[in-house]
Amino acid sequence: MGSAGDAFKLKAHPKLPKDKIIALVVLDGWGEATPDQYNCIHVAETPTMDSLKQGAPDRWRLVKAHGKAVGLPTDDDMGNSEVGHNALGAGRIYAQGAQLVDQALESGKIYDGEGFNYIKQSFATNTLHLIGLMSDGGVHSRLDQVQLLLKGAAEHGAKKIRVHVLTDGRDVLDGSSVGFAETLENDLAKLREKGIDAQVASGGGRMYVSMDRYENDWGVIKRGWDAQVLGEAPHKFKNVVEAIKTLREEQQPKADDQFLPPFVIVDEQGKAVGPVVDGDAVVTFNFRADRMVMLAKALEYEDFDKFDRVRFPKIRYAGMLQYDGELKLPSHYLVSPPEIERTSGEFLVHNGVRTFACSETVKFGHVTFFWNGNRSGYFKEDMEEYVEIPSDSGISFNVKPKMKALEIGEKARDAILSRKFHQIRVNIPNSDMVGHTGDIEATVVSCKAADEAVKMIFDAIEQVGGIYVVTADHGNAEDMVKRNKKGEPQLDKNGNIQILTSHTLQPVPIAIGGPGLAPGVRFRKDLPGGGLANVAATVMNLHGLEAPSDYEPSLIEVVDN
Ligand SMILES: O=C(O)[C@H](O)COP(=O)(O)O
Ligand SMILES: [Mn+2]
Ligand SMILES: [Mn+2]
Repeated sequence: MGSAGDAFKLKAHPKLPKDKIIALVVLDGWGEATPDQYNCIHVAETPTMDSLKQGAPDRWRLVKAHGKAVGLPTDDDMGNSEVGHNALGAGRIYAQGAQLVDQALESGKIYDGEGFNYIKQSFATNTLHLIGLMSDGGVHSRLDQVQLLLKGAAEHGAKKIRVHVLTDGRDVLDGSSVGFAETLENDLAKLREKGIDAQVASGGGRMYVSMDRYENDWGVIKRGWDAQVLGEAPHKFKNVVEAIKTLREEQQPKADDQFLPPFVIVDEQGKAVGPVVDGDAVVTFNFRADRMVMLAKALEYEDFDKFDRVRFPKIRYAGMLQYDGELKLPSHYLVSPPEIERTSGEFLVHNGVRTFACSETVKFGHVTFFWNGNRSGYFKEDMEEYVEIPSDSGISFNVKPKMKALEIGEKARDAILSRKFHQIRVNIPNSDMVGHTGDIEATVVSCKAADEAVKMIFDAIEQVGGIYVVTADHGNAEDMVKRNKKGEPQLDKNGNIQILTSHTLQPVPIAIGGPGLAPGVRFRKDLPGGGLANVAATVMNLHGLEAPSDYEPSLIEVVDN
């Protein structure tokens, strides 16, 4: 009888040795683009990352990090951390949440599923609440899916619907939330014409209300809870468009879409139109997991001590997807998530590869939870150590653009020098987190800090005779301006350039090196279309192992010198 681990045994690589110490560095939001003044990576002093380019084509190349290469519906979809780290860790391309929800809506299967049937039981007597990110960013949610869901829910018996919106400005241009709110209002008006009592009930900016992640700041979830569930917020308006316009103009200090304060919509008597009460149904319509897990816990867990909920209504709650496969959270969901199994992390621990993973809070789950296929916890506790460095909370990261890069570098260095681990995996968040603020100067500083952290890790790898693999999960800081079809910066109606706070469609670099890298190792020339999903097999090879046959092929070959 074999043990459970036997199913994970991998063959030894015919040419590459085991037991090398490998640093696997993911620079978050670090793409490759035209070197101009809006390319913060180009503008910043980044000698370490720059020097790697000289290794091209054998030890430096580009890989795809967006669209179909990472399981998104189309090649117009920019990459993001969830799909990027899923692909990096799983070594295969899965149809991701965005696509699965599209399919379920198009076929109508979403309305036959367990999740919808569960919430439907509330429709005859109670309200259906939809909570989520209102944009067409396609990273956490998409407004066209919400529009279909509204229509479908009405057709399937929902009589009273309340939408709780979170404004974006991070995956889409700042200021675009007004247009999305108008679109939504139009749809709700059409439902009202059909006799359905449908309205927006509350709102707030995603980074200030409801969409925190990895437990960095429960205050964010509480602000959302107060507005959405209790119907209480510092700002009250008659409708959502007026709310967003007014708050954008009048809020001091100035608030953009990402940081709008919470508001509720009130009736003529000043009463909130849509608090959540016993018997109601609630759907969180984001398909992406990380920024919904905390809210899902607040909505679902009877035992909960993260903040005072004041009231804990008995509701029927479903996520658009199940957000955490290990916690089975939430227990009801409208669409089944991608079944990401047999990830590289699980294989490696069953093949003697001791693993260390580290980032700061805001990206900690990227190199653990996302890396392991949206699964929290360890595969084998005695083989793994995950270290989280607390992030600053309650600030926008342009204020502290170095973030915890050097602390991450130090932790990785110590783990490398301890020689206790074979794989030291880190995510360095700076170029992404500061890129999202749209502050070009701060983003330049952030890229420099990330480069310094990489240097610390390389120095340690040098000392232990190890190998490094450096890559990124998608682009961001390499292009900070919205461009027209010719690639020129696009101007708004006042003649100002339109700052791009979002990710990009750019490819990302991957570089290999270090004293432990066998001399004959080089990137293959026959995989020009390679993407992030090819990295897992590559890393397995460098650990001296053959990758499973269903993994996307390794990017490297070993030639006799
Ligand atoms: O959640 C976010 O911060 C953005 O929507 C996407 O950024 P990420 O994919 O890099 O986390
Ligand atoms: Mn990312
Ligand atoms: Mn990002």
